[in-house]
Amino acid sequence: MLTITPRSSGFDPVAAGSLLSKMLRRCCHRTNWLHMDIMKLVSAALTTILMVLLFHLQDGHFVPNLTIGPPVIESLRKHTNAYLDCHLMVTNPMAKAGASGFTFHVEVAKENWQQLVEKIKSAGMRPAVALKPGTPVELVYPLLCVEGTTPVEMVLVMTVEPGFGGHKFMPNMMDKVRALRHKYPTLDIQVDGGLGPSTIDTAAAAGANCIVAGSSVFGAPEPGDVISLLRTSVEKAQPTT
Ligand SMILES: O=C(CO)[C@@H](O)[C@H](O)COP(=O)(O)O
Ligand SMILES: [Fe+2]
Repeated sequence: MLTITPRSSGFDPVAAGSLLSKMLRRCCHRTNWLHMDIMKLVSAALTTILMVLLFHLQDGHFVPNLTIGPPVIESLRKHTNAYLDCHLMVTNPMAKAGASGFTFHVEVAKENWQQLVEKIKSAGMRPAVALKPGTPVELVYPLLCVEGTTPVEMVLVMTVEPGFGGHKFMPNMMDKVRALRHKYPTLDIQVDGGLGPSTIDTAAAAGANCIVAGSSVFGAPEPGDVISLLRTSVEKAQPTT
């Protein structure tokens, strides 16, 4: 499983959706998912100017950045049936605009995660839980096994501080990946931040099977080749059954 995270093309959601669809055509035969970093949630009905205003008015939330919101998802959905994997870096998540997967942060859903997971599932999305670099991995264990069931089937281990693309991969986060893989052999373990040709083998060997890559893919002359390289590394590291 490999996801790619495209860069925002500004605040015009229709233009951004259309740009993303071009990227899809270029790369999507090599990847399964598109990873959407949603850093501030705004209503699909809001205008571009209001989005900028809201960014200033609502400053100081989970991360200090704004990239893709529901309007972009909605626009992109018109161009593709691809799995749209949404990583929500927001404190107050709400309904979707065509998202397939919904990743929330354990740091903001400590008390109410069961309710949130139910809402995500009843909205027809697949829930996943993310943790920031400073968050102990044990915090997600209760979400992965409840009376023999698996409420959440994917954990996103952030390998950079969330908020921006282009940051350096944190290899010490692999302890979390290893611990998760050891305890939950079939869990989807996603890693996000600083993944590329020079870091993929470390992540794959630790047990990550879902790779989010932004700069390394979109900064490459041949994005498809980088995707293939990342995919091959993950496939090679899979245990043989
Ligand atoms: O969630 C985040 C950052 O908050 C990531 O999805 C990054 O946007 C990935 O970008 P690169 O580190 O691959 O450039
Ligand atoms: Fe992300």
